[in-house]
Order: sequence, then structure tokens, then C-alpha cells
Amino acid sequence: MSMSKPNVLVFGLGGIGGVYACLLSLSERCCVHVVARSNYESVKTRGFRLVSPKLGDHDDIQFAGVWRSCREANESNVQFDYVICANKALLDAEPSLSEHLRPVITSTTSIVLLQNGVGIEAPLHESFPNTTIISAVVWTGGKMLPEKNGIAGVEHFSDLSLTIGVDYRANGDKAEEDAKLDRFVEMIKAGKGGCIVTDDIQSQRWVKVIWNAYVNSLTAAIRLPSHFLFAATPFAEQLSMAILSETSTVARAKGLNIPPETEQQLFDRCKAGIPGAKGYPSSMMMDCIDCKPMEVEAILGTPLREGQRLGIPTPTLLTMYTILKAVDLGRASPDL
Ligand SMILES: NC(=O)C1=CN([C@@H]2O[C@H](COP(=O)(O)OP(=O)(O)OC[C@H]3O[C@@H](n4cnc5c(N)ncnc54)[C@H](OP(=O)(O)O)[C@@H]3O)[C@@H](O)[C@H]2O)C=CC1
Ligand SMILES: CC(C)(CO)C(=O)C(=O)O
Repeated sequence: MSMSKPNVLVFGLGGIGGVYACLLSLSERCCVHVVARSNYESVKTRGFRLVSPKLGDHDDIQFAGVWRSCREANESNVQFDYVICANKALLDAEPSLSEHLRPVITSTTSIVLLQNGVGIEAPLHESFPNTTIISAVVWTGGKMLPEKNGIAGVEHFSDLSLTIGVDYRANGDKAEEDAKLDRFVEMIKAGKGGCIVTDDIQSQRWVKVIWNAYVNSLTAAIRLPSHFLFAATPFAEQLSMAILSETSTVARAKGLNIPPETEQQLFDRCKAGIPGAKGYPSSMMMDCIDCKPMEVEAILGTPLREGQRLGIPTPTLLTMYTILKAVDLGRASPDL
């Protein structure tokens, strides 16, 4: 890696990609390029705007490069030190994430995952065995804004923090991988983003997925925030604990560090809801309402399959997974 400013490519300029592309750009520690899809024309011609209580409001953030695809980004002849994946974690999508990224991955590129879900590193290790994969649990809130005066943008809300670590590759040089992580964390901190660095990113990812398997799946199934579950029937508590306990049991059986109070804490947080709101909404609920692909495989599929592999009964995960896969299929094939 050169000691000049690193080149960063953000793949997916949505809620989270938008916030981190702006944060890194404002840090002035790196050159930020983006691969955008629906907002490509607007970002290319007019720049991007950010609304954030922590980073301030900015109307004209200009990225070093705005590309339609990684292939196009590669044709610019820029070598990327970090490629940040902030698209939805869709493990069954075609083309796969690896296929999208392949043109920009060189021998010095690190991949950074800013995504929910588990089992998302494995296909990348398989495709790019010599590449450092940095994996982050995202606590930041970000949502795409409608265009204002023709300028696309993003709103940052709630936290601005990551729990982040290397998902170490087999036979890799740990010191070298840690140095790549440290350099990335420095850039995020220079941009005023919080980072908690961990040596055990998988345990952290699974704690988050225990929450997502619970809240995201139920709110997507009912297309309403979590308050309506508890208002509808006292059985909602039993269903909640079943999902929380099945996912936690799988994670512990994998040898991960899941504190014993996790299920109760997550249940209490969901039951209490966000002050002044009707419980918790979720990204999967929004995707379901908007008829967009849902992160079913990364949030429910991997825990379900890991449970089956380890001989752990997961009947509730099986139910939620199957129902949401069918909803996803219906969205993808409206004429069926
Ligand atoms: N938003 C949040 O507050 C939080 C999100 N997360 C996680 O972060 C990840 C990102 O979520 P979020 O930012 O909300 O998702 P969004 O749907 O807002 O953004 C994803 C972006 O990726 C773009 N994209 C997808 N495929 C391609 C492609 N082939 N080429 C170019 N761009 C592409 C989409 O483009 P297009 O606009 O065309 O669809 C969209 O702009 C997810 O895993 C989510 O679960 C975690 C915590 C909080
Ligand atoms: C923002 C948050 C934490 C809400 O549960 C989330 O991870 C999601 O919606 O996917």
C-alpha cells in the first residue's frame, strides 16, 4: 500500500454507503470513489448531500470518481486500497458480490463489509483467498433522501459507530492484516466516526444477527413495527423468545462468545421500543414494503443452516425463513 492518500471505493451509495462515503470524504484522509446505481446520474453531475447532526449538513460533496460499476471504476486505472461494500447482503443474488467486485480487487486491496448478517465473509474468502476482509457491525443509522434541487443525498441519524475487526484469512499474516485494519480505522476516526476494534468480530456479528433474526423477520412478516406484535397477542412474547433463544443457541454451539443475558436484553429492548415510536421498524420491513430483495439468507438462512449442521432444533427460524423466502420469491416473480 502506498503511503500517499489511500483510494477508497464505496460499492452501494445508499443509507450506509452514503454516510460513510461522506464521512471519509470529509476526513480528507483518502480519495473516495463510489459505485452508484439509482442515484448515479445525479451524483455524477451534481454531487451529493449529507444531513447529519454529527457531521453537519453539506450540499455539495464531490467524490473523486463516480462509477456505474466496478468494471467502470477499474477502467479509470485507479488502484483501490479499500473497497467498502455497503450494498444489501444478498447471499443468493446474481451476479454475486464477488462477481461485482472482481475487477477492482488487486493484490493490495482490502474489502470492508458494512453490512448486517452472518456468513457474508465466506464467499469473499473463497473468491479472493489472498485478500484481507475487514468486517463491521454497523450501529450507524442512514437513509437515502429524495433529491433536493436535483441533488441526491443521505441522512445520518442515531449512532455513528462500527464494531470492526479482521475476519482473518487462513494462512494470512495477522500483523499485516491488522495494519490494514488500523489504517482504515484511523480514517474513520479522522472523519468523526466511532470504531470499536475487536479481535472476535464473529461473536459481535452474531449478537447483532440475533437481534436482526428476531426484529427484522417479524416486522417484515407483519410489515409493521414491533409494537404491533405485542399489542396483537401475549403469544408474541413466546414467539420472540423462541427466535432469540434458537439463534443464540446456534451461536454458542459454534463456540462464539454470546453473553448469557443477550436474549433477555434484546427482548427488553424490543418490547420497550424506541421512545415516542411504535416499537422498532427494520430495514427488512422497509425492503418488504418497498418490494425490494430482503437479506433473508444472511439474517435467517445462515443461522438456520448452522443450526441444522450442528444438530440444534430451530423450528421457529425454519418457519420465519421459509415464509420470508416465499415473500421474496413472490416479489421477484410477480407473475407466478
Ligand atoms: N440503513 C441503516 O440504518 C442500517 C443498515 N445496515 C445494513 O447496512 C447494509 C446497507 O444497508 P442500507 O444502506 O440501508 O441499504 P440501501 O438499500 O439504502 O443501500 C444499498 C445501496 O446499494 C446499491 N446497490 C445495490 N446493488 C448495486 C449494484 N450492483 N451497483 C451499484 N449499487 C448497488 C443500491 O442501489 P439502488 O439505490 O439502485 O437500489 C443502494 O443505493 C445492509 O446490510 C443493512 O442491513 C445496518 C445497520 C443500519
Ligand atoms: C437499524 C437496525 C439496528 C434496526 O433494528 C437494523 O439493523 C436494521 O434495521 O436492519
